[in-house]
Amino acid sequence: MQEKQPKPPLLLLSSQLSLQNRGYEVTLNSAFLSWKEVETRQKRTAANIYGPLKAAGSHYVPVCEIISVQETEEDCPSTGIGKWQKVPQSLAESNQYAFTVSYVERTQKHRWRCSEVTLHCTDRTLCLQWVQAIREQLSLLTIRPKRLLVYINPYGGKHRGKRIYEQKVAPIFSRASISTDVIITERANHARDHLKTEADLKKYDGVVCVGGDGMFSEIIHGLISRTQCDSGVDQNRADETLIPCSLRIGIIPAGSTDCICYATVGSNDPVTSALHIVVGDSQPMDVCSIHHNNTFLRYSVSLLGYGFYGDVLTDSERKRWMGPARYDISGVKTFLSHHYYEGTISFLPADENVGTPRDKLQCRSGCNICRLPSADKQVSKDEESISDTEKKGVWQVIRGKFLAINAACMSCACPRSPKGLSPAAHLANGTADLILVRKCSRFDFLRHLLRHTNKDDQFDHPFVEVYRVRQFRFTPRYEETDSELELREAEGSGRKRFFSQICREHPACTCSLAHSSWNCDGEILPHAAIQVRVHCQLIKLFARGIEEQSVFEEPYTLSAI
Ligand SMILES: CCCCCCCCCCCCC/C=C/[C@@H](O)[C@H](COP(=O)(O)O)NC(=O)CCCCC
Ligand SMILES: Nc1ncnc2c1ncn2[C@@H]1O[C@H](COP(=O)(O)OP(=O)(O)O)[C@@H](O)[C@H]1O
Ligand SMILES: [Ca+2]
Repeated sequence: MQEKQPKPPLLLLSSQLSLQNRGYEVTLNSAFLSWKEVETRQKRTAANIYGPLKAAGSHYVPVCEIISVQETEEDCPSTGIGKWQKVPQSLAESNQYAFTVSYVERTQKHRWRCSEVTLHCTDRTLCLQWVQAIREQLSLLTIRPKRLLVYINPYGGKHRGKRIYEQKVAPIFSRASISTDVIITERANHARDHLKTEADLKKYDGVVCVGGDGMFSEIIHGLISRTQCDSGVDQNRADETLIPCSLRIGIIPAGSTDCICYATVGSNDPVTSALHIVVGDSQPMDVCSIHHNNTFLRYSVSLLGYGFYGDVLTDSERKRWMGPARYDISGVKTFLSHHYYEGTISFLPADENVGTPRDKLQCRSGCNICRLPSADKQVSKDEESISDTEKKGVWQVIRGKFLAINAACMSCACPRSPKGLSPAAHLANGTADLILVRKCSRFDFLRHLLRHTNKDDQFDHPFVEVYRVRQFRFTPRYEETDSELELREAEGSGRKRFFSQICREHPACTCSLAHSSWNCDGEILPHAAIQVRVHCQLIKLFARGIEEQSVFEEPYTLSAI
């Protein structure tokens, strides 16, 4: 059978225009805007005199990465007085009509910038023809948002949310003709409550939050609860199939960790995030629901951590005045206290077709694993495609003493840990990575923590286990029922003996047993015993996942087009 060839892009307009007093062949087709310098015969050097006329300095901008186009009012310096003034009408004949195209340019480290090119024409009709043709192409991009509801947390991170929005983001939205309603929050949970009960969501194409992971968490709680409420779904039932939210969420990073932004875009740069919103990117994301005895507690998308990360958070909340540095101080303090926690974890492992936590391949833009039918949309659908083993519900149970129990629904990459807590975790495969750090010496735990900051494998330690799961439960030992405790005493498994032996025999291990709480995306959970379930692709972000490095390192070439 013959393979279908993709249709070549449709040529829409082509003219010779000028850019910085040089002639350029400018072309617009349905996929790209391009401009190539036209080399004149006079410019030919002895080296290429017998060769074909070559176009030097070619530039290609995908139409989907054009931000806006505007007719440009040309100014030029007036002679003598050193001031700038409007070009007189008499000069209009000589290339003084111009239009400016703003577009996305990729720079280092996954950052995007807004770049501009101003092209000059000899007559106004041609200039307007160009502006209209480009605008028409932009109007076909219906995935782009036109109206956004923006919430700013003025106290997140270094208290710079309002300034970041006004100086870096609002001008980009206005250039892209996006209208906004902006709410500066006045208290914690203001945004959540407004979204849940008051906001007229039909008016908007998306919601934007300016702040950190805590602020994002408010937004998803508001949106998910509203969606379930509107559809009559009871969030308190842990086995409910949740309804996905239709509005996309944009994150302008202005918090302390900003891991959700970093792990979905590749940087914590407000301009980059604003541009991903403008071009209308869409990235589905898994969400964990957390219940206690059939009572809904919270949702989580990044880190759900008991023990070490729970204690870091509890301590850091008392140091909020320090800003993002609070996590470093509390991190060191918690590390030195070296507490361990006893309990039982049971989990439902995921099939290997959704990858494993030890994979070398990471979740990137257009990830094949997240596109698999098994990771498809909502829980109802993924139940259809979950394998027999998973359907049969072969739960595994692990009892023990742990320094940390972490569940990562995504990599949790952030500036502190550029590859994240679980580097191979996926944004939208319907699973979370459950990381168990058993009781070990301070020195070993430090080695494990430091590996989050370099290229070494943080799971390659005998006291660390990692599982890809769809659901899990945790019960701290002090909440276990008598029958559970009896079972535990009776067991005395080889593994258990092995690990308690490590601690008895390790002179450096001076752990002390303690109670902890869960760190849920930076918020403290009041319960230690919890049930967690991953809901595949419950929300969507204005993001595209982290782009492969080559996409922004290699410029577009003619053959690629
Ligand atoms: C002694 C060397 C220690 C090196 C440890 C490095 C490990 C860093 C892993 C970071 C994982 C971060 C997961 C993200 C969690 C956020 O959701 C949460 C809230 O963020 P925000 O609202 O923006 O403040 N942040 C944290 O819980 C901070 C954890 C920091 C631990 C040091
Ligand atoms: N106006 C406000 N006053 C006080 N707290 C707020 C306000 N708006 C939001 N919050 C809360 O601030 C906390 C931290 O917000 P976040 O933006 O994540 O900053 P950070 O990353 O520094 O923790 C969240 O729990 C959020 O609910
Ligand atoms: Ca996931």
